[in-house]
Amino acid sequence: MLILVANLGSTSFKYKLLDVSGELTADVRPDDRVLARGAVERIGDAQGDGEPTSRCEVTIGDYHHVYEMPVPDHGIAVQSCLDQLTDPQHGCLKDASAVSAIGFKAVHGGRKSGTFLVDDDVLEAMAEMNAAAPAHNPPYIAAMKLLRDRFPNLPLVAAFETEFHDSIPEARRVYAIPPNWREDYQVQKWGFHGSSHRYVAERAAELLGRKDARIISCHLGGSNSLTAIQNGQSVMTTMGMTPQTGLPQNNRVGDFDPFALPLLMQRSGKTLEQLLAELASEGGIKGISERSGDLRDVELAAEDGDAKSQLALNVFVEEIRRHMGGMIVAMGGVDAIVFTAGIGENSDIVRSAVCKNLDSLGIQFDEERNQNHRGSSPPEGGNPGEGYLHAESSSTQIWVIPTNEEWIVAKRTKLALSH
Ligand SMILES: Nc1ncnc2c1ncn2[C@@H]1O[C@H](COP(=O)(O)OP(=O)(O)O)[C@@H](O)[C@H]1O
Ligand SMILES: CC(=O)OP(=O)(O)O
Ligand SMILES: [Mg+2]
Repeated sequence: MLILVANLGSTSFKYKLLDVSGELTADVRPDDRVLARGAVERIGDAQGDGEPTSRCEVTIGDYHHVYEMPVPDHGIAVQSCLDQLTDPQHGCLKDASAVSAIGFKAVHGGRKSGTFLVDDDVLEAMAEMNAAAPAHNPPYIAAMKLLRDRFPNLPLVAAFETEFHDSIPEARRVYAIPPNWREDYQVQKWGFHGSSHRYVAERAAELLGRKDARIISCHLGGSNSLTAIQNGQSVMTTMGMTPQTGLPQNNRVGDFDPFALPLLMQRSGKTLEQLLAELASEGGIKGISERSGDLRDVELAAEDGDAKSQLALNVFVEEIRRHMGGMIVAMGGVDAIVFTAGIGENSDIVRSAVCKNLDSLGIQFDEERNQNHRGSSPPEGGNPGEGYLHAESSSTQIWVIPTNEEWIVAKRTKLALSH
């Protein structure tokens, strides 16, 4: 059984074609089930001099190709993925009917939190949340409609990011808002990045050799969120009603006081819609650095002495540490801190700053391991890119675990098809 997983991130498009045949027991290695994979980076990113381009990568069996293209939108990226998979020379599919379903790492379904076959009601539920997830829902809806038109007989499945957080206790998901807002308008902390945090929960349990560990999963990428995990379940997360909240995001604001808005309207003469659009595209790391939402650009500029870029990095790290502290108290301790996604897997600068001076909490970071992590081989039985960064004497383990959202979405898609 083949499932194509489409992962439309705020800054990227990634896909994997996965074979999910048979029973997916714990000894199945997800990497052994990948038939093809591809990624397009820096979607919607118009930084730098000259014509902006995206770096693209595709691997189909032994065929590996890296190339550049003018920055596409998500629709063009999805089309090019299908063209690659069905290419007569390098492709691995005769046509799309060889695939049992396309699974989407869909973001905000509001009243639909779970995994569903995409029908008009699911598309409507997503559209209802467009204002809450402006960087995520519209491209997913467009891609789903495009694929539904092109392959009317192919099941499309939406695995919503909120589902993993359904286990968060009420006292950590209720806002202190006026009566009825929650019941009548579904205003509550939903939480996102569920596939990534669920993958981290599963993989960390394997690497730690125990299922009851208290874990803080740090998903730091285009969008950023931390999740506290206990007994494999989400018990607290930083994103709230929308994926704009919690930590500063690439170009979206993070936590912010809503009462600044009426003042901003009076002082700037802008409408609420204009201000919200700015908060969701000109804020976050991009807003503070006044340079870019891509941390690679910000780290380079900070290294060259750019004060605003250094401030963006400092705010980002302070916010991560503030939330981490809350999670450690909420769980009564932490057995493992895990870094994942584009920043978590690649930025030794952020990992080091986040873990600084925590020895008194039993969190001892090994800076040398951190510096040497890239290019080092994983511990025995580990996947590429995995490794630990804690000192041998640390009571809390610190890991880098490359996320595998596509594996979680593929498993959930298979389950949804069987119902
Ligand atoms: N080598 C690197 N060093 C620092 N940050 C990186 C590096 N590579 C990628 N990133 C960051 O990761 C982000 C992409 O993360 P990713 O999780 O792939 O994104 P998405 O949110 O689009 O799914 C980039 O925007 C950039 O900020
Ligand atoms: C919320 C979400 O899914 O974010 P991203 O893919 O941009 O990291
Ligand atoms: Mg992502």
